[in-house]
Amino acid sequence: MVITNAWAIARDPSLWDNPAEFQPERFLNFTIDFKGHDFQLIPFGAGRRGCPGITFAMATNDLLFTNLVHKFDWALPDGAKGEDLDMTECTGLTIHRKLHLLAVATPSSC
Ligand code: HEM
Repeated sequence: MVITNAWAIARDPSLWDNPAEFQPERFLNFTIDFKGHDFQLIPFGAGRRGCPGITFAMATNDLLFTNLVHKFDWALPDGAKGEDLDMTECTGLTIHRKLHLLAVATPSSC
């Protein structure tokens, strides 16, 4: 079995500026194809065994996340700041946070 190390690709400084920094704006006016044609960003894999659910996933992701951001104000519990988050990772088939992310959603007034 061959497993592509997408984690390492996503943190490769020869491909990304400041790869460890959360900069969602880096994806504005973005020309890289994330559907498996440009190997520097492959959230859905690539090639023959790439994710067949990509179209469905992108449509539902847009609906879900735009609604969550539009309808709620988000904060960390007890006034914590982003820099207080423990971002320790756990290994496994995929890499995920060791500690669950707790977020407080307050319905927004608009
Ligand atoms: C944000 C949502 C999703 C992400 C990030 C995602 C990501 C992936 C990735 C990385 C793979 C492995 C590709 C590879 O080995 O090259 C995969 C495979 C697969 N995905 Fe998704 N996926 C998502 C949603 C979905 C949805 C909504 C469906 C079905 C409705 C789906 C069905 C599948 C199936 C059946 C495979 C196995 C394909 C195969 O082995 O031939 N995925 N997905």
